[in-house]
Amino acid sequence: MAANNNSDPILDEGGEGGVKHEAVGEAGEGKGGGGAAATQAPAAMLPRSGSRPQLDLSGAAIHGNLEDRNPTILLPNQSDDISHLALDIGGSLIKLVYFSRHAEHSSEDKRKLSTKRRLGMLNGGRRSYPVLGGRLHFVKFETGKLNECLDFISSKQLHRGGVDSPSWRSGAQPDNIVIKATGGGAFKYADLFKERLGVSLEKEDEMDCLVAGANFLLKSIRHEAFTHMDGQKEYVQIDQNDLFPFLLVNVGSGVSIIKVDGHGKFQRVSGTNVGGGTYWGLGRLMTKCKSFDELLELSQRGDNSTIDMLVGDIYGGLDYSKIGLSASTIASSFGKTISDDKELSDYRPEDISLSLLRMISYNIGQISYLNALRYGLKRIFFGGFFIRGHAYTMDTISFAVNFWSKGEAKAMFLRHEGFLGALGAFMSYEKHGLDDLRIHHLVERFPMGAPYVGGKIHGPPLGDLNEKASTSTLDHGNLNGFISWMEKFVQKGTQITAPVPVGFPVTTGMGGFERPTAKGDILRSDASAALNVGVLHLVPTLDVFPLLEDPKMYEPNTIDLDLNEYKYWFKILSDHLPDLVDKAVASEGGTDDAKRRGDAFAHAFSAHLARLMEEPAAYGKFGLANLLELREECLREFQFVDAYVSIKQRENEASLAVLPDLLMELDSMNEEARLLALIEGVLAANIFDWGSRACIDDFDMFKKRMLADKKGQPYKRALLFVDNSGADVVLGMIPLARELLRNGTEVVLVANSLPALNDVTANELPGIVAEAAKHCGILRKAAEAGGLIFDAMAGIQDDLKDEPVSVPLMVVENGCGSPCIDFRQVSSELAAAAKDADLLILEGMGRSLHTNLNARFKCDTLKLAMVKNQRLAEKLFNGNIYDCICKFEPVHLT
Ligand SMILES: Nc1ncnc2c1ncn2[C@@H]1O[C@H](COP(=O)(O)OP(=O)(O)OP(=O)(O)O)[C@@H](O)[C@H]1O
Ligand SMILES: CC(C)(CO)[C@@H](O)C(=O)NCCC(=O)O
Ligand SMILES: [Mn+2]
Repeated sequence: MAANNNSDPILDEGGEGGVKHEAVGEAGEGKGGGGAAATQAPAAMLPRSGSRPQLDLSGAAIHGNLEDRNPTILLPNQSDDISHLALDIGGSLIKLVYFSRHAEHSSEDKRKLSTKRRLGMLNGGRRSYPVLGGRLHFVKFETGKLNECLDFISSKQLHRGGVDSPSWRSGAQPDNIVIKATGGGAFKYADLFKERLGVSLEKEDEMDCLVAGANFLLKSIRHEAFTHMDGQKEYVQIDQNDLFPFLLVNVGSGVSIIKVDGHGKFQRVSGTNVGGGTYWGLGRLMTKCKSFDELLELSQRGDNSTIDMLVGDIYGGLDYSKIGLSASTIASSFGKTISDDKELSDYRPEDISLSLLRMISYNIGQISYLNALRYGLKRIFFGGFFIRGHAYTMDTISFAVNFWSKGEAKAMFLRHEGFLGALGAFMSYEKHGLDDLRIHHLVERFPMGAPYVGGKIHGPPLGDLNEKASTSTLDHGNLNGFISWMEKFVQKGTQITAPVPVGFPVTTGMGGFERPTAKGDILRSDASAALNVGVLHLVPTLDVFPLLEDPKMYEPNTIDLDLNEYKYWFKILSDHLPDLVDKAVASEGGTDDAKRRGDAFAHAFSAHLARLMEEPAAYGKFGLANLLELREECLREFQFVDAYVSIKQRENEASLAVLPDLLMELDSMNEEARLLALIEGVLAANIFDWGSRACIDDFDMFKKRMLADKKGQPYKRALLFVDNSGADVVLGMIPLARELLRNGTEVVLVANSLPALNDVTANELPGIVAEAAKHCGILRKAAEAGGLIFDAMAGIQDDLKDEPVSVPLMVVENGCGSPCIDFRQVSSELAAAAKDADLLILEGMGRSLHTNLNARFKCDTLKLAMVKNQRLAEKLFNGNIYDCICKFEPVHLT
């Protein structure tokens, strides 16, 4: 088991059995064994998600017994008065945006608190963050089924600030709860809300809200807007300084057309009553469809030429090229039905639906273009649920805008299309703080429906609501308890993996395009289409890594995940899934419940993979880093806290057992030989034959710089980004850290905030270092001076001042729960620790190859990895599996 412990279970798919760390392979029962496990933080202390809400720590004090290992920490400045729910009640649909946070935060993790203190991050009594971290959920209901919406709100207690709010806990009925609401229904249904939920709706202007919502999304979500032409979706990078003016077209039941000049600066310049309600209403009458989706699905199998009068019908099959109209251009929507001696029932519902859809989409595109022309605007953003992420609808609108503007104006769509108004209403709460959030504070995740409100749901059972309501996160399914939700989910798995229609039109080049090419596809169900909009995690503690040379140009992913790459990763991840499920289930004791959750996880993750295979851009611009993180998040969603926990422990123990021998060997070498041995050790140790296999070998350059250290200029502070547990960290990175410490460099070990495969976490690392320090004076001295050992063994250091203290050895978390790292979103403690750093060491494939191979930093950087993947080796360096990367990028040379 320990033999393979330098390998990463997924990033090195070619590495089975090949990568061996001899020393560990021979390790038996170890002298140091057991220590790491013993000092590890208990599972309950592990943060459950990267988006774990950040608490206001100012004035934090320990409550109760100081001897207690887990004392409660009082957070006097932590406010509870956060806004939780906002509504947009439109003519067709009710949109809810609600905020949730976890309930289990009475105490802040000790390592974090003491690290924050050391880094001077608990500045006095000042509030650290303007906004509380949490999650924004997006849900919708049909306005005609308002009761289901009211049930949903009351079951989740959203109107009382959620199940963790004080008013709920105490069972008290606060008499004047006010909820922000917009849309016509805020007026129409105010009494009903009062009656049913006892809340007052505070009305916010609909146009204000639409604009506020759109501006927020365009400002704060990286891949919110996209173009859609000829079936191709392309995300648009919006330049914040060049956003205004634009035209916002909200296609709801009716259509509002708004010229937006800035935040809160806009004018509704037009509208049209031919909108989503028209399509759905006329369509229902003419086709007897029972739902909007059914109608839309029909259109995908339609042929509108049986209904529409085309130019060719009028011109005897010819184009009217003089004015640029091809024979296939619609001359008159529904025009053919006048000449025919036919009844409605003689027409195919499919054809009717497509004719209607084309008529209305094209008309909206054209009117929008005319308004853009009126004000000289080049960009038109389309929102509203009529769009419904439907390829053909978007292509038709884009076609109209492009055709009439002769390519001058651009139609763009928004991923949160229908939620603009509800988001805007949410933003209108005074204390939401959303304005202060920046792109790097937001992480979008795509859950399949596990409970979000912090475990159990209180409140009455909801009967068959599950089948009826249409929510964007599916998460009402858990209302009857976790297990019933789970079973439903597993049943639903097949539905969710159903194919997405492509259905894009083919342009004829002259004012017309053909009907959808894809026939017979099923429209992605509303619930699964909802996978397009994730849950928005607000993480105010995230920061841009300050040592990034150019954050604007930074792209974490080394290789673009195009369809080919996807196919490759799809297979790797699918093949690995059974093994991962086994490990995950075992990590939770192999109980029936764990098995059920394992099943559900496999379903959910497969559904994600299938969805992305069909449409790689479904979740925004997605890279490998996102894909790997999605898997970890998915595990967490099904409450697998740490699938590799026991494997990691065993590997740590085995490695710690041989550490003393390794250190002794290292100490017997001269400095130059030792440095080489150390770097080799990091690069998966002894199987590695230096020289013959290195494809990037800057070792000599690094050595020169390091040995120059001796002559009076050692690195001041090095950040070591560690990767796997076991040999990798114990016999690779820790000895390297020790060498740096020996030279007088401060060392910051940077580890994952949350488990990801067998990666070591920031919670586990102090325990491991403490164990290692038992065998080494250098480590012991440094760790004791930094309080690391104290943290690991005893508990929080209470007498530390709030000023930053220079300490030789620290562990900080990176803010990630994935094998890769995106330096645009790291923990604030890493950002703080980076301030004085002049050396970065990135280790392992995830952090230095799959991501960041090409990243540039403001200080010297060493990237170390063994390429445990034949395909990647070929692709990146024309090399071979087990080639090694030792890439040194001194800052003065760049
Ligand atoms: N599941 C659905 N049920 C009904 N309509 C849907 C559904 N999904 C998409 N639609 C389309 O979305 C339209 C409603 O969009 P949206 O929710 O943005 O508008 P609204 O707020 O209800 O209307 P308005 O703003 O005009 O009052 C419907 O008229 C229909 O065309
Ligand atoms: C009336 C609203 C604003 C309600 O959302 C919307 O349905 C709409 O913009 N309708 C179009 C009305 C018009 O301008 O002709
Ligand atoms: Mn509306």
